[in-house]
Amino acid sequence: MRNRRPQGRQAKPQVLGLPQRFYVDGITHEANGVARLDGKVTFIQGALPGELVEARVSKAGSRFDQAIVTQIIEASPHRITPPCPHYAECGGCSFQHLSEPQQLAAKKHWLQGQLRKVLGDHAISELKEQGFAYRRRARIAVFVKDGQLFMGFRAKASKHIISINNCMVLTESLQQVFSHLKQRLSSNELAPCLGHIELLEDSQGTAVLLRLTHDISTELKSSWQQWALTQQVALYWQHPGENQAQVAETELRHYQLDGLTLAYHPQDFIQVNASMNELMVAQAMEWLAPCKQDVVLDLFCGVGNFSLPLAKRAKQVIGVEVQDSMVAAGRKNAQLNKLNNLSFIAADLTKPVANEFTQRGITKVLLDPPRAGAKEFLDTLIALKPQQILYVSCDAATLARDAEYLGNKGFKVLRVTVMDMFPQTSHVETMMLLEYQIK
Ligand SMILES: C[S@@+](CC[C@H](N)C(=O)[O-])C[C@H]1O[C@@H](n2cnc3c(N)ncnc32)[C@H](O)[C@@H]1O
Ligand code: SF4
Repeated sequence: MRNRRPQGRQAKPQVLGLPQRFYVDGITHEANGVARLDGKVTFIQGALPGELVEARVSKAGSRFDQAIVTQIIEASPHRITPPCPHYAECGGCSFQHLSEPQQLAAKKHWLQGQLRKVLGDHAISELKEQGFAYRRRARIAVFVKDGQLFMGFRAKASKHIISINNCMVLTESLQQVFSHLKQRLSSNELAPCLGHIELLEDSQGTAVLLRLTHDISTELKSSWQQWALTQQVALYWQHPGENQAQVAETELRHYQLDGLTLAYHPQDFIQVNASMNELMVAQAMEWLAPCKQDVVLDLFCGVGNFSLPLAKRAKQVIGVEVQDSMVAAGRKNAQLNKLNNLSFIAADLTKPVANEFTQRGITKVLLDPPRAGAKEFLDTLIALKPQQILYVSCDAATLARDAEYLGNKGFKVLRVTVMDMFPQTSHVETMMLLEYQIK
């Protein structure tokens, strides 16, 4: 079917609730179609670029409107039937109605827009893996209402939990664990005592963490231990009032990466897409190219996902992380892998840090901050005068802000990749290499 812009002007969407026709000429990273009218934008949930749709304005604002598709009049050739039966309601995914190559193309296009002030002539490359069965960890809400078990995720644009039977982005082993868990919980007295469950898979196999909202009897607990044994699933309990499950050092989890073994607590941050993580870390090593002369700072380092591979190659590496448990895991990982050129510092990088790095002759910096970015640390970073900075970002807007700031201080963009870390979802993960260039 041919996509064409309708003749004449589109009617101004002033009346909430009445379906109107829109020609869609763009898409946001959150998978909302973009239509423009008299300089005002309407974001249309469920619409794709090139489509002519009928949509109902659900929210009118002074700068933009929001609308929901009621009918697709001319469909995009890239529109596909969403594979997951829960897609229409589940808030976990937002791109399943768009073919996978186009999902990444849409994210890349959006990223280009975000980075336009710093990108110059650089093209954005892509790092891609499989589109489903990639998630090695997930948190699933559990509750019982009128005797019925609900297990699932938040609904789209709502706080309600929708019940699911399977989640296709989970690894295949976790999909099986989910199915067995749901079956057992639906006829078990444990379900009303649970807040949520966490599923995990790593090189040791699968694991389930049960977060209790109420204390339970020893008998009930043992029956679940027995279930876990027969299922060959590791089981962890987080009791009421505990911030984190109590896990003995011998029961820490492990994952393999770059020929290294990384230990972590089952609730520590780890990258959820194992195969993309391998590609990402390999590319980071290639781009930053640490060598035996380099002293590298790994900021927001978690349990050492980048720090350990860096330490294999560099003269010295210092990891910085705010969570004490992850700093401890990082130190353990350095020992476990016999990397005596790797140390960890516990510090909150949003607060002024005692400038303990300046004396160390830092040559390169890798940073992988949370969505908020790293703006509070940038002046300290600039004062360290590294030759290169590798920025891994999960939020393109804060990356653009931080890269512009660094650009004004002489750090120019050399390379950028969009990484398909979370296919089907709205998340955009980016890697950017910057280099200090003396004018
Ligand atoms: C996106 S994760 C990256 C972790 C690690 N680089 C990896 O690849 O597994 C961000 C990390 O930053 C840490 N973090 C968050 N806020 C922080 C802060 N203010 N100061 C230092 N670290 C922080 C988190 O605990 C988390 O481990
Ligand atoms: S998060 Fe899982 S259940 Fe929800 S739409 Fe995506 S694949 Fe389906």
